[in-house]
Amino acid sequence: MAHPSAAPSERDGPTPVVRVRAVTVAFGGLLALRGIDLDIARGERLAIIGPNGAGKSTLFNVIAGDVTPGEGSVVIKGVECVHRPSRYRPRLGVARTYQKARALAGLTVRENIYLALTGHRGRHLALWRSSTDRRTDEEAAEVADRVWLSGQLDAVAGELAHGQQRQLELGMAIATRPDVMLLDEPASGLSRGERERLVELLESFDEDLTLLLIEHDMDVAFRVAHRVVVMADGERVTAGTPAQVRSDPRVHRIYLGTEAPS
Ligand SMILES: Nc1ncnc2c1ncn2[C@@H]1O[C@H](COP(=O)(O)OP(=O)(O)OP(=O)(O)O)[C@@H](O)[C@H]1O
Repeated sequence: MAHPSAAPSERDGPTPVVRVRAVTVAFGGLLALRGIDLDIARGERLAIIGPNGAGKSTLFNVIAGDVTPGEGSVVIKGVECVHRPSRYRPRLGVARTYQKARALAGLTVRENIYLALTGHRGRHLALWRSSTDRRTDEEAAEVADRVWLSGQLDAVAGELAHGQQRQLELGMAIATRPDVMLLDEPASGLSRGERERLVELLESFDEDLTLLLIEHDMDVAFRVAHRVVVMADGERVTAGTPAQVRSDPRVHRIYLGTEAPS
């Protein structure tokens, strides 16, 4: 049965790919999340926004398995994951990116994608290096193509422009063939042009791929998302389409004195 505090759109419709119910997280005496509910539908692009300290990262980390809540439930594809660590998530087709680049700076784009591919299959990079695996080589090229890095396959990751490093990060997540991608502030630190490219890249991903992002850049969040969830003080304040959220007076009040959605 649906949780009574679930939003109307979350009581009906098909089974969500991610279902969060009544999640509470306390850090010492501080309640970072106060009984949060959230459903994410297959193929949905969902952005979580809110002022500093709202609990966005904590909720994201609960879904990613990096924070275990004191109470509540996180069901991914029908599997209760609340006490399963983050390393279990890839088995369920969940990949995440980090704000700080995780690619190995001294390796090439091709090698980093290989690492993601081989790591996903439980193989070792050294094994690949000692053998010619044409299939994996082709796959790495396909992944690079998916994130618009075909021309940079032999470039050293640490020497890529910031935006390209973010593309590589996305590629390394895509390499695991996820159904759900959790994006932790994908636009942070990017120039205006790079943010534009990022939005276009995210929009180019397969329709079936579910995206959850937390993002400070309103423009990016509102353009990528089908639905926006607004949080404040560990609670969900409202949710709706970007247009609904943009015109919601509660959202303006929350951001008053900080950053008004533009
Ligand atoms: N590991 C931690 N230990 C103690 N307090 C924490 C920890 N992580 C988060 N908090 C606190 O929990 C609250 C929610 O933090 P969280 O990072 O989830 O918010 P946020 O909405 O992501 O904020 P920001 O936009 O600034 O990243 C904040 O008051 C924060 O200081």
